[in-house]
Amino acid sequence: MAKTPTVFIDGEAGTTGLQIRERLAANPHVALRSIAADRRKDPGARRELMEEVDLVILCLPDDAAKESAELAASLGARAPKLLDASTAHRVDPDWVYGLAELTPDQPAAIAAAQRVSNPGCYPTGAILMLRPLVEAGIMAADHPVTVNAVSGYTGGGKSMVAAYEARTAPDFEMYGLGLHHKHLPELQAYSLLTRRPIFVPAVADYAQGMLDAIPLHLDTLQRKVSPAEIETLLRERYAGSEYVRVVPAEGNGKIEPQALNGTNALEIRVYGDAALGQAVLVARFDNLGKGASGAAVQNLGLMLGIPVNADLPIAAPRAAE
Ligand SMILES: NC(=O)C1=CN([C@@H]2O[C@H](COP(=O)(O)OP(=O)(O)OC[C@H]3O[C@@H](n4cnc5c(N)ncnc54)[C@H](OP(=O)(O)O)[C@@H]3O)[C@@H](O)[C@H]2O)C=CC1
Ligand SMILES: CC(=O)N[C@@H](CCC(=O)OP(=O)(O)O)C(=O)O
Repeated sequence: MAKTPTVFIDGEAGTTGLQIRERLAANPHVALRSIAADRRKDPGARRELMEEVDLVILCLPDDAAKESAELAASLGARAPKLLDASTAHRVDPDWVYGLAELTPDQPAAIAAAQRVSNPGCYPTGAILMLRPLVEAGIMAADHPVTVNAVSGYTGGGKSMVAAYEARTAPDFEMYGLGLHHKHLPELQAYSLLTRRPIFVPAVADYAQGMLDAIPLHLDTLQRKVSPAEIETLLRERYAGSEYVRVVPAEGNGKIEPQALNGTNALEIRVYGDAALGQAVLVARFDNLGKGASGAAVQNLGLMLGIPVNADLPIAAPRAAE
């Protein structure tokens, strides 16, 4: 019988690491290896464990993730496969972008890669809505795109969770208004846009769940289409996808962000009015699911060639609208 692949989650006590652990704990096809808590930041101990395992998931701040990638590289031919949840390597040409639904070829590229970078939460939804429009020639590559988004506070990791739990953070806050949010490079690159999008994220007083919204004046598109035609294009693009689905835009023009929490699912809706020539594309997903740990487990399954459950074992989706 083939040996069960071994995995080390570097940063397993963090927000993303814990959720990956929870998704993998009951999986008989993978064996998790841990480091003693008091040695978890010791480069020597991390390097030793890296040498023993088949795959390392980096759930660390960017600088620590770069350090870990260097530790792994120093092992040469004994280096494990790497899956990085941080922002550090997402537009690095030596790493494969771990968004399996990016193109029909992307799952095979992820499966064959030695180093995969897990996408940022906000770009995940936005890229999946924008790229098919650019590829189809509906949206020009230099279209002036705006992405508005809202996240639950777990998106900010342990320090933001602590601030919200201590009630010292605002109930709602827009940010990124300096226009240099760290997700912009990957959002632009993998949407195939030549013009830098404007990205306006917000965070609110709820734990998890995300919405990405892209408003469109349809007469400014390269090819004139109705909201229904955009919906059809996206539906055909993701037909057969296990996790991404295009659903009718019902709900009186309202949508809340938490309905998919605990799952690796992502829903796309096209709101619009053909007579007005306007549309708003909306993606809903769990920032800790398809936006982070669910996507990481999906990628791990591809990289190790094993069956995985990318949802939490007991997903508890909230009632929707
Ligand atoms: N939260 C989210 O929704 C998403 C997060 N990410 C990314 O994933 C990565 C982890 O984020 P998140 O889980 O939210 O962050 P957290 O702050 O919740 O967790 C980070 C973990 O890394 C540990 N750590 C920090 N420095 C080191 C080091 N030098 N060596 C070993 N361990 C270290 C921390 O230890 P300690 O407990 O001592 O602080 C902590 O346990 C980040 O790069 C983040 O940007 C990606 C997608 C979504
Ligand atoms: C609410 C909040 O602060 N969210 C984080 C993004 C979380 C995330 O996805 O971080 P990665 O880039 O590592 O993927 C932020 O905007 O910086």
